[in-house]
Amino acid sequence: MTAALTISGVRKTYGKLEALKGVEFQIQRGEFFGLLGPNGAGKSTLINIIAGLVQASAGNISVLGHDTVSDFRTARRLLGIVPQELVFDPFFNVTDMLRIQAGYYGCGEEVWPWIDEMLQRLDLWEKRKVSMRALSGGMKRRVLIAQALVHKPPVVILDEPTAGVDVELRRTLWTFMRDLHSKGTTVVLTTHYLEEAQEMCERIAIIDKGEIKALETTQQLLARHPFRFLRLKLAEGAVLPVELQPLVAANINGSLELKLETSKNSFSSVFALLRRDGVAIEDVQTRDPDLEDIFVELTGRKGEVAA
Ligand SMILES: Nc1ncnc2c1ncn2[C@@H]1O[C@H](COP(=O)(O)OP(=O)(O)OP(=O)(O)O)[C@@H](O)[C@H]1O
Repeated sequence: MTAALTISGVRKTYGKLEALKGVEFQIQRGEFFGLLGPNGAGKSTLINIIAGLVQASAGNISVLGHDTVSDFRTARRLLGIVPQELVFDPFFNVTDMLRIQAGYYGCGEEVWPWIDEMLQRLDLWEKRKVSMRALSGGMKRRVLIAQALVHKPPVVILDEPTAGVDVELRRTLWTFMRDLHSKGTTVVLTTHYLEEAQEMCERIAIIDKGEIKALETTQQLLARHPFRFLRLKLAEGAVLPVELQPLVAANINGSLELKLETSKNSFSSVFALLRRDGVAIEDVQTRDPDLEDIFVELTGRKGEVAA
């Protein structure tokens, strides 16, 4: 079966800077896929090339088998892209703007019920007759999401859709996206919020400095991390055994977080050392690695954790 997106040897140079260094992967139909990377990794450049807004220096991309350059119109019609920045025409009201947008894709009255459904699902119904310039930033963002989906595209790309948006919109958006995904839509998400990617995405690519550093299922990505974490709150005045001191990765509100290599440091060996030195402990917690740990390991940079 043709992949939803096929990215083959895509390079992009800006002068001497190689923003993308031969990126190559496929996203299968019906996947919920995450594209993660620190600032400047090349995510927006890749999305802009997919959208036909930026020309690749080499390589090609196809959407459900349609090349984004030689078959631009078909490829673009199959895509719904929710951009980062708010771009809209201030003179129309919400409904008119969505109907006009549908017209750009050659859709007419047959999609009006879908527009009404989106207005309701995205909590825009009360605002449907309000002009775009009178909407708050959060409301404009909701319209932008509806605008990208107005032609019912089978492949949806969300470029940092929840950066700076309130918790309520984030929830509304994810419920809506989960529902579209359950009906067969392919969803590609770029985000800085690693918790969000961990929760939503089935497969994740981590991109850094224009290269794909990892591409696996979310479960594989989490499982291959060779560490576990043990958080110890020592009693006042207690001192960690000298052998354990190099394992301290963080001090979180007075608790020491030890990073244990699964193959080397068992929990029982740690507790044997604590017993040996008679270290009094007030509290113990363990934690499996999350996407944040993997991300830091692969890129050496921190992402953000969703509120
Ligand atoms: N028009 C441009 N001219 C020159 N350099 C550019 C241009 N657009 C992007 N770059 C550079 O290309 C690299 C990749 O940028 P890009 O915006 O794709 O990263 P990103 O992963 O989307 O980052 P962010 O998460 O901050 O949006 C960066 O070093 C950036 O400075």
